[in-house]
Amino acid sequence: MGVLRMGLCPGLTQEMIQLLRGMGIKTVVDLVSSDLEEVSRKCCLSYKALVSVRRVLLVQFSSFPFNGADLYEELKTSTAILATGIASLDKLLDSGLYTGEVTEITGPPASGKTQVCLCTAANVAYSLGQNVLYIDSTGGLMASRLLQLLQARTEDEEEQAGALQRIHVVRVFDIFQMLDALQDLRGTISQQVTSASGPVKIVVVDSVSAVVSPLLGGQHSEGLALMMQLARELKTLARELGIAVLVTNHVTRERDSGKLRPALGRSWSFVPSTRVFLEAREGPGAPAGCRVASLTKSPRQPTGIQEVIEIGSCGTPEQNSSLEGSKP
Ligand SMILES: Nc1ncnc2c1ncn2[C@@H]1O[C@H](COP(=O)(O)OP(=O)(O)OP(=O)(O)O)[C@@H](O)[C@H]1O
Repeated sequence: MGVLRMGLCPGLTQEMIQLLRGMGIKTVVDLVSSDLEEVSRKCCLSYKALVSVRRVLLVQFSSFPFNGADLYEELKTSTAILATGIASLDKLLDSGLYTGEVTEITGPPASGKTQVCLCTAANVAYSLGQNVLYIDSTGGLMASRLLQLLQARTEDEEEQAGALQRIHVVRVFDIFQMLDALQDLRGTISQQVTSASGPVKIVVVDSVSAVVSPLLGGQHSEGLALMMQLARELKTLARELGIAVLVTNHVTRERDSGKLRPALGRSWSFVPSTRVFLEAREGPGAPAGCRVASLTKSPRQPTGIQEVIEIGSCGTPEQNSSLEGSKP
């Protein structure tokens, strides 16, 4: 995004572009971060003209696009979709997890939330070669299971080790440690300090409810404030730093109807843009590892659609079946 070209902004002439290129300034980012006095001197360009071009570019490329076309262009160029590696779940999610968004997996105990997180981490680290930050607050992350998931993808031990190294695990025991881990990541990325293996592309948080729910009792207002701080942190990582965020949440039973609904209430419900509800497949003869995934919130797909996912199969695509087009 942002290669300097004619028509990009008033005052940016072809001659100016050529001279800037000669100095290695090829993109908007190069120009706005360069020393304009030096550029003006070396390229024999008017300092005033350079400053005015930079001012216009800063407005155009700020985080507040000024019209729908810019917004769409920005989305197209900055969004990446990270496949979870579970074919039927990816189908439900319209190809996978979107960077810039928070996706939530919810469901009762043993519904497979952790398995989905592990499978996603394995797939992003191995198949997509991207870095993963995995924040575990439940103790559910088992290194042996991760290895098993990687072994299902490659027999090469070096590739397995490489993928394992791309999964950075942080174990946390309360919301403060979780916030610390997220703020550390934000600090690292905004200072443009990246590890040798590249930036983190996905943050997995298993689970948010494990650290938030205990706070939503007596000291209600403090708990709520901390939950919203966590929400802000996750959304900032997603939107401003272009990361895909995957969180898990447990369920509570509605008092009147007895129906299961995601925990953490209405305030939290605005945080994830996509929500998937997992539950065991009912009925005689239903395989033990089969789960029904239902889309309960989505900015792209109709809610209510369902897919069957096989959580015991290591998420290898061919082992997942589908409930195409089915509705609850
Ligand atoms: N190594 C494994 N291989 C295959 N399936 C497994 C394995 N480990 C767990 N499972 C399956 O996953 C189920 C538990 O899933 P998981 O731990 O992901 O649930 P969860 O929704 O995260 O539960 P909780 O809310 O209690 O943390 C088990 O009942 C089992 O069917």
